[in-house]
Amino acid sequence: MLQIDHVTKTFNPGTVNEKTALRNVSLNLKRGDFATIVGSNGAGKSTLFNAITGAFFTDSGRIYLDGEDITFKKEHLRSRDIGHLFQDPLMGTAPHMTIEENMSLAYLKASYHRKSLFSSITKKDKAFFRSKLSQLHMGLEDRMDNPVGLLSGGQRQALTLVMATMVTPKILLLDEHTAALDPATAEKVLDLTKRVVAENHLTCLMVTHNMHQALDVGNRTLMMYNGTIILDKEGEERSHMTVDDLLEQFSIQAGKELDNDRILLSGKVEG
Ligand SMILES: Nc1ncnc2c1ncn2[C@@H]1O[C@H](COP(=O)(O)OP(=O)(O)OP(=O)(O)O)[C@@H](O)[C@H]1O
Repeated sequence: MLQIDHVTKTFNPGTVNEKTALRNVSLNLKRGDFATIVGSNGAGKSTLFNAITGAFFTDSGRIYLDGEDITFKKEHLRSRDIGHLFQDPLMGTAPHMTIEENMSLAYLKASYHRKSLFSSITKKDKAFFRSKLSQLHMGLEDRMDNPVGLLSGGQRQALTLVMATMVTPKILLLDEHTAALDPATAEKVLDLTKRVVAENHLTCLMVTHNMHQALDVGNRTLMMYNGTIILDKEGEERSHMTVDDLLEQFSIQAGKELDNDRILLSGKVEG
């Protein structure tokens, strides 16, 4: 579903701030793969996502999504096929617009055949939004005329997840989307994520700082360091790995201990 071939990206080339954030990265995600990504600070995890979404064009290499070469496809055109959630619950929704208006915008953006006009949203569409919200069990289906700014962080991430997936994306990118939530809410949003991914057979990449999640969620674990993917495990091999194995693999491959503020702050092995 996603094929990344030898992609390299250097920021500020030829200056003192030159930084190669992706070095000859290759990755092949099969349809329905749900891969977690862990890595050190500045390893290139967010840059990899930005290369996929088209926030910039890469310096070399090719990117294919569902067989289409999107290497030089503009960001706004790619966004129809790509769901993207961030750590900050404030991103991805417009606070002064209502839940229904936010969902309408997301729906129109993702529906190729529709004109981008609010007036084209039908009663049937609104009933569809309501049914999607009711699946969250947060009571949001009864608050569709509330501004999104009134929602809690967890409700907002759940809404963003629904908006990103109500028209099935070709790939869902989750960039530490539960990291800013309190532990109980984070768990709820993660459970919801697993359910949405499974029910819609989504192909998904999820950055996490939680080493347990990196091994338990999805079917594949990737580890990044210094702009490269240094570990890629799935199947039997992955199912037998422990957090200690993962940390050991990092130090073997990277030649140093894993340094990630959020992993360290969370005590490395939070459950
Ligand atoms: N737009 C940019 N301009 C210049 N440098 C950038 C830009 N985006 C990222 N970088 C640099 O590229 C490197 C990789 O950054 P990236 O944000 O992808 O890392 P990350 O793995 O997501 O890290 P973290 O876990 O700390 O968020 C870093 O050194 C970062 O400072």
